[in-house]
Order: sequence, then structure tokens, then C-alpha cells
Amino acid sequence: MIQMTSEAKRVEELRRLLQQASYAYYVLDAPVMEDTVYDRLYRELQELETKYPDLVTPDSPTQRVGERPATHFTSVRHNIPLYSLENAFNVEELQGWEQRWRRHLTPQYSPVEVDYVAELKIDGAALALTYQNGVLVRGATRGDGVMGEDITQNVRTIRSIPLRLNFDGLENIEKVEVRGEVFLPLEVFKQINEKRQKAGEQLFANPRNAVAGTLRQLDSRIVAQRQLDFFAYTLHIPGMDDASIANTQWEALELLQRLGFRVDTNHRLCHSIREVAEYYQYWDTERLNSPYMTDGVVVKLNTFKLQEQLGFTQKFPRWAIALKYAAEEAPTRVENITVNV
Ligand SMILES: CC(C)(CNC(=O)c1ccc(Oc2ccccc2)cc1)c1ccc2c(N)nc(N)nc2n1
Repeated sequence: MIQMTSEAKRVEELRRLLQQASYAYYVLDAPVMEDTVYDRLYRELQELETKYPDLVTPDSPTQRVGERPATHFTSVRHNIPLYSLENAFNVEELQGWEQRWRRHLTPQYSPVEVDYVAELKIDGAALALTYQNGVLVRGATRGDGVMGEDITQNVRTIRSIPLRLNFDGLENIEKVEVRGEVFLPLEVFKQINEKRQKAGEQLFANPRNAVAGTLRQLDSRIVAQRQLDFFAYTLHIPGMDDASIANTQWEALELLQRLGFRVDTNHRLCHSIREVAEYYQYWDTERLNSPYMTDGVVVKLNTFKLQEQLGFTQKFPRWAIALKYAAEEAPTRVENITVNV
């Protein structure tokens, strides 16, 4: 064991303190440290890392913002495909989906009572994260579900995405794949458009376009200023079948929180399609007060056993459906869009 110099000990202590403060602030929405204290400790860490560059590690808070713009993004293959969801536009179509998955199961196995997880469908962009020995090694766009773009440098600037997983109390898992949605809170979206209006730049039509436009930025310093946020919703441990770490989607969401991810707390465990329909109707009005845009509810059969029995069609999982709301996006008024001529 190499003797840790006092600087190395201090760097490690600063990293731990700053990561805990950042996790509390961005993931738990419960700050534990004054901004001025955070900034002072951050500057001390930067000075020590500049003085002793070999003490820098990829999960250091100072490594969230890249120093120079990328020239392009490389295309990468997802280890596990990202499937898209079949749509339903009302409760009748939701009931149709329930009939279909029940029919698909061999007749002798058609469970009467099943649990569903109802998750808000956030109006952002899907993101696939890969962690190696607990450290974030890749962030990629969905692309066509099989191939996406490597945007790791931009992903590292999203404060609610952990650079290192929190394994405490969990077995150290070599490879972890996490999927979720990058989104922009409405308030931040409005601020970005106000800045663009002042700068005479074209406005983003809606938060989803603003997210897509930001993730395509080659300069991660611009991404860092856009305050993107992230909700995780899928966890895969390649090699171990998902059931060994969690048996249900609900347990997977809890495990994602323990690992250090933000998970939307509006998710609901429903014991019947009727409860799903109630939640869908409740959220249709509730979402108007929400700080971020949602365009539907994603309904999933809760147990992985049932998910595995149902599997996938060519494009969709049979065990999930996106229950959409009527598109309420008021078209952006023309006079608001300045086109750079
Ligand atoms: C259900 C799933 C499609 C994710 N799941 C997967 O992508 C997925 C992929 C391979 C799986 O199993 C395999 C594992 C290894 C090999 C092949 C399949 C299981 C799930 C999905 C898609 C979009 C979502 C969204 N916008 N919001 C929320 N809240 N949830 C969402 N969930």
C-alpha cells in the first residue's frame, strides 16, 4: 500500500465532501452545504489537482466540465438495445393493451392480479449510461435504439448524473447500464430562451428540442451552463439477469436511488388497470403545475418474471405501453421566433 501523502489524503477528503454535497443538492434537492463553502472547497481541490496532476481521477467534481470542444461525436453500439414504446391515447386503448398481453401469455398462465408501475413520461431525450467498476465511462444518445452517439463529455456536466455510483451496502458490480431521460425544467427552459432572444438567436420551440439541441453541442462548457437534469428509470446489470439484483421494476427504481440517481418520485405502484387509469386522469390536470413537461404515463408490468415471459415484438416490449395525453403544446407564436436571416 503506497503511503498516501498528506496532499493525496486531502484531495480524497475534498472529493468525498464535494460529491456528498453535490448529491444532496442535485439528487435529493436537500442541500447540506452553503454555496460559499462548496466553492471554497472546490477551489482548494482545483489548486491541489493543478499542483499534483497525477492526483486527478475521472470521478473528481472538477472533471465535470470538458476543457475544449469536441470536433464530432463517435457512433457507438448500445450493449443492450433501447426499445421504444407502443402508444395508447386513452383508457380504452390501455384496456386493449391489457387484453393483448393477457392473451399473449399461454392460456394456462394468465394471472388475475398483477401490479403495474405507472411512471411519468418526461418530455426530454433518452440517455444510456454505462458504469465500469462504479465509474461513469460512457453516456450515449438513444439513436436508433441499437447505435447512438457518444456524448460522454456533455453527460458529465449534468450534475444529477453521478460520476461514481454509491455502492455502500451493495455488492460491487463490475458493469452497470442505466437508462433514463434528460430533461429541462420549464423555468430553466424559459431562462435559456430569454437569453437567446436577447442574443438574437433562434428560440427553442419546447424543452424537448432544447434538450436535444444542447446534447448535440460540441462544447461541453455550453452544456454545463444549460442546467440539464436527469431521471433514471431502467437498470441493467449485464451478465447477471436483472432479476438477481431486483425482482420488479419498483425494486429497480429504489435500487437506482440507492446507487445515487434521481428517480421521479411521482411514480406509482398500481394494483389494477383501474388504478392506472385513475393515476392517468389525476396527472392530466396535476401536470399543469409540474416544474417539468410530461407527455404521458409509461405503464409497465411490475415483475421481471412477467416481463421475461412476454418479451418483445420487433420494436416494443409487450409488457409496457406509453399512455399519452393529447398534445397540448400551444404552437409557439410566430412573432416570438426570431429567424437569423
Ligand atoms: C420500458 C422502456 C423501453 C425501457 N426498457 C428498456 O429499454 C429495456 C431494454 C432491454 C430489456 O431487456 C433486455 C435485456 C438484455 C437484452 C435484451 C433485452 C428490458 C428493458 C422505456 C422506454 C421509455 C421510457 C420513458 N420515456 N419513460 C419511462 N419512465 N420509462 C421508459 N421505459
